[in-house]
Amino acid sequence: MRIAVTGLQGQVVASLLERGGSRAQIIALGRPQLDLSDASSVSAALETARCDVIVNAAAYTAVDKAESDEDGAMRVNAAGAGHVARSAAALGVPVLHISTDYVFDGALERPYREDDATGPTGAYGRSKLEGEQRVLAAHPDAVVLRTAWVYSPFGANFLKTMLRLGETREELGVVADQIGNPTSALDIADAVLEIATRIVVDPSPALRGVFHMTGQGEASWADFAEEIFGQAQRRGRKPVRINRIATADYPTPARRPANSRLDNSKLRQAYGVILPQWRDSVSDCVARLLP
Ligand SMILES: NC(=O)C1=CN([C@@H]2O[C@H](COP(=O)(O)OP(=O)(O)OC[C@H]3O[C@@H](n4cnc5c(N)ncnc54)[C@H](OP(=O)(O)O)[C@@H]3O)[C@@H](O)[C@H]2O)C=CC1
Ligand SMILES: Cc1cn([C@H]2C[C@H](O)[C@@H](COP(=O)(O)OP(=O)(O)O[C@H]3O[C@@H](C)C(=O)[C@@H](O)[C@H]3O)O2)c(=O)[nH]c1=O
Ligand SMILES: [Mg+2]
Repeated sequence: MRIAVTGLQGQVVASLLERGGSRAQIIALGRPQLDLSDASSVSAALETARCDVIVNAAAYTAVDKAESDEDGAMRVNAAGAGHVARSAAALGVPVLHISTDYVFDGALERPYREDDATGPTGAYGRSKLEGEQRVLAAHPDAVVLRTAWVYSPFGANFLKTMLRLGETREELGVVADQIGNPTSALDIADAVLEIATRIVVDPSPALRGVFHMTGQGEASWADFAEEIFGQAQRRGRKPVRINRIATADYPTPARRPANSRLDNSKLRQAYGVILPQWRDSVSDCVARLLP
């Protein structure tokens, strides 16, 4: 199976390149050859790739920067996603599009299901929601996978930020009143390979549409940080104390959802896919970064 993926250095594309193995040949397509904000570059690159499935894993992911550059985020996350889906439809190839927990406002008291009302609190979330809608409108053979709090040995992410800050700090303030599901990009890659394998042979409508896909178990950002530093200490790093602070004490340009936990039942029922427990995958990632 040939899988074309948007982006070159992103966490999910790097993970797919690592995990493709013998199951799939991964063709990563990024700038300048494929620029999501340029429709003709998207269609030309995807046509040349001659693939069986397209994964849209590239995005404008700078959540705070998007607040002052909503047009930029929209060009990539909304218009760009639409270009990918239209090209996939024209080529007759299914598309797998990655989206986010930040499409929700976070006011619900339980994990979000796929049909719960969306209501993004920031520009990034608005652009990603618009992207989902454009993908689903452009192509009936589409799977939208909402994931969250992605980390990996690759690129920039919260886990790597914590390890970097921990090199020079004895304590850190981390918000304890935002809860969600830390998710390993390598686990996302394994699941994407499984889902891609299924959709190329099985046209059932039950396998299309929106699905929530995150690491199992929940955490606040402070819990996540404590787990990272606990694992790091077991690998010889000096301890770092986490001060559990409130969102109000960590001001940022973008407002983030207080609850962004995602209920993964639909994915489990349709595909039989379940991601590992988040603490187990954090351990794998820390072990790679601190061998
Ligand atoms: N990171 C997270 O915590 C979460 C991410 N997601 C979603 O998961 C997906 C993957 O995220 P992740 O791997 O973490 O992303 P990263 O931030 O690690 O990487 C983003 C990728 O997008 C590429 N990119 C950005 N703009 C363009 C453009 N105009 N044209 C082509 N490529 C572009 C980058 O290219 P280059 O390599 O050239 O820099 C890079 O490869 C995204 O859809 C994201 O919205 C969902 C929930 C959480
Ligand atoms: C670095 C740091 C962050 N924080 C807080 C800020 C924020 O509320 C939370 C996480 O910070 P980040 O900047 O990593 O989070 P953020 O960039 O908002 O992460 C999001 O990225 C996008 C792409 C998504 O799709 C989301 O699922 C989510 O992963 O931790 C602290 O409290 N202390 C700190 O020292
Ligand atoms: Mg960030």
